[in-house]
Amino acid sequence: MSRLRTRTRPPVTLVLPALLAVAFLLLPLIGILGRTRWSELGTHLGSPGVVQALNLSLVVSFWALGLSLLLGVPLAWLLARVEFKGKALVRSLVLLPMVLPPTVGGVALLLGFGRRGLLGPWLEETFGVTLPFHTSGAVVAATFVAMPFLVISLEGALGGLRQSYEETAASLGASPVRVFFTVTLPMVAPGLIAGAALTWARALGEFGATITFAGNLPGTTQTLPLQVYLLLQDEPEAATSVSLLLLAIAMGVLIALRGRWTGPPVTRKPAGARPAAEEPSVPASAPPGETTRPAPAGDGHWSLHATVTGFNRLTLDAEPGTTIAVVGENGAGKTTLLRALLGLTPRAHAELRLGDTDVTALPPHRRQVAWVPQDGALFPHLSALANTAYGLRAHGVGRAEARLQAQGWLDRLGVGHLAARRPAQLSGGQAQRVALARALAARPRLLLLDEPLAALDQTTRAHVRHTLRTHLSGFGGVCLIVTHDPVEAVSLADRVLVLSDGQTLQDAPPAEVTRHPRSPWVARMLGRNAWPGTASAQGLDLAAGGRLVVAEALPEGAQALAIIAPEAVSVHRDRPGGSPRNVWPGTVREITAVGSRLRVLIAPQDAPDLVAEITPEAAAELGIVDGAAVWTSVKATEVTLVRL
Ligand SMILES: Nc1ncnc2c1ncn2[C@@H]1O[C@H](COP(=O)(O)OP(=O)(O)OP(=O)(O)O)[C@@H](O)[C@H]1O
Repeated sequence: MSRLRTRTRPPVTLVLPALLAVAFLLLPLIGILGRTRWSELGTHLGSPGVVQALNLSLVVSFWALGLSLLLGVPLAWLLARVEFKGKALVRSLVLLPMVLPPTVGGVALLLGFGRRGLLGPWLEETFGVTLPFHTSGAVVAATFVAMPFLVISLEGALGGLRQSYEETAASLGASPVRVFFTVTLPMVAPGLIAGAALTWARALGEFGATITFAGNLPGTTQTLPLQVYLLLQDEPEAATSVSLLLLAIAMGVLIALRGRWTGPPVTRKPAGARPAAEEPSVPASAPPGETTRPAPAGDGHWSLHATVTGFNRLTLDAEPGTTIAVVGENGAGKTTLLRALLGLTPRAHAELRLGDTDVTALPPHRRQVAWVPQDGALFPHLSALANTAYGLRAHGVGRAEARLQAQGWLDRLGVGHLAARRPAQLSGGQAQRVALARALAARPRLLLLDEPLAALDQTTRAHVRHTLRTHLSGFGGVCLIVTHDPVEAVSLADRVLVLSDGQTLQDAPPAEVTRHPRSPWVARMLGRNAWPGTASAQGLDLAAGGRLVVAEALPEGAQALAIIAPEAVSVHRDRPGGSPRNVWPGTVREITAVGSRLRVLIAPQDAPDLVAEITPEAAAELGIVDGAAVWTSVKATEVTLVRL
């Protein structure tokens, strides 16, 4: 990409000043290199004064780094993760030492922590500490100017980290502190390391605030930069040598970071989004029973009772072992419902009872509600085994035992041979299985799967669907699966919950929803033609225009949905004679293959668009191509009416 970008010739008006800028930055460095007396370098750097200052600089800079980590890491987390009033002000405060002249910083420190400053007398009385003219003062000055680098770098990294990792960890039972140390920190490690290196380098080079606040006492506060300043007056060559040392350290830090400071946060590709077809989802070597070995019965059975208010307004009851497919148009509130059950959103509130336990008041990590988000959110820094053991460890299971159980779950889901792999080395289907193993291993009482198969290709999807079905049948709690796939809804679920605008539109077994969908959207999702209309003496006056002759009689004026299966739509080259009463001429708009049959979208002249399903042979015979003129007919007896 970047090579391509540089191929076009950049304009001279931009290149020239840019080159000048580089020269401007480079020249002083060349000056140091050119003026260094290389033969005397060893003597200069080995002189007792310099060694003492170097030691002091190291002590001060590492203390400053430690303090910055201790205080700056929580501050960065707070700024990145918590909404609070005055956040912009706090952020400006963090940035201030970066733009403030260091001497002004020193004056401010004096007024804050100096002997006559706000806190100075108290520090002196309580701890007997006087910061100015003491090494601790140099540490405070260095921390003041250096900590912002850590906070900003880490806050940026935290901002780039998708929250689904942390939320999934909580759903597996990890407390916020555990999540921070086992998921958040390792995942932002590059940002943290970059920030720490810059912080250290800045502390090492600190001059202005230190000399103003802590003074210039050899061995106590006289760090290397202060020494350079002194040497410049008496021994300019020695000053050049020490400058070279500081320059080399600074360059070393920057080279080690190589753009991590300025580059975007390191985000790894979500495992679930990987193309799924790259590896067979069922390992050829796996024993035949491996993927179908059912899950153990678990430690119990938990029914679900939920009353949700807020964006979602519904009540949900389910017996242990029920799988419910949650469907609905985009924005219907499917994800919000799951997040409400997890206790993760203020947009909806769930009164939730699992078995006999009311978990409403519990935080997400204590609800025993496991969540598998759409991309699986496998922790990229942990192996498949460690990912699967995560929930068990969070629940206090010992390391060896957790790994043993985790391996058992991976085996059961047919991915045991991948235990040592990192998520980035798994295909989409494998990652989904590991994510499922991880959720089930945490022994949840409610399992929430958000489009678990969306990222997979058709073949892998069939395999994983099969695995899912097998393992859900052994699960003792209720499972909610958000899906946009009708096959998934019908084949996996005992019930289909249709949401519309946050409310239940229909909650019924799949067969019932297929036969009597209560909205055009559900019908279309299930592959049916669905036309809303008003009953009249002649049939159904369609909302989109036109009339449909039907066999069923409805009271005049009743609102109903006419459902027509695509197989019930006949396609002809010429106007058909005989019994069908619903006959329309139309144009073929689109042809798609569905398994061994073809779905043909036809736009009739005086009826809404219609989908017909025919065999490829029939299509060839009828000469059906895009744009072809055809006749369509539907028998009145093939129309099912659903009262709205
Ligand atoms: N954090 C938020 N703040 C404000 N509105 C939100 C937020 N998250 C979602 N919404 C809105 O709430 C409604 C429900 O969103 P939700 O994500 O639950 O829908 P969904 O059914 O899961 O949709 P999709 O199928 O697109 O994933 C939408 O109108 C959405 O715009």
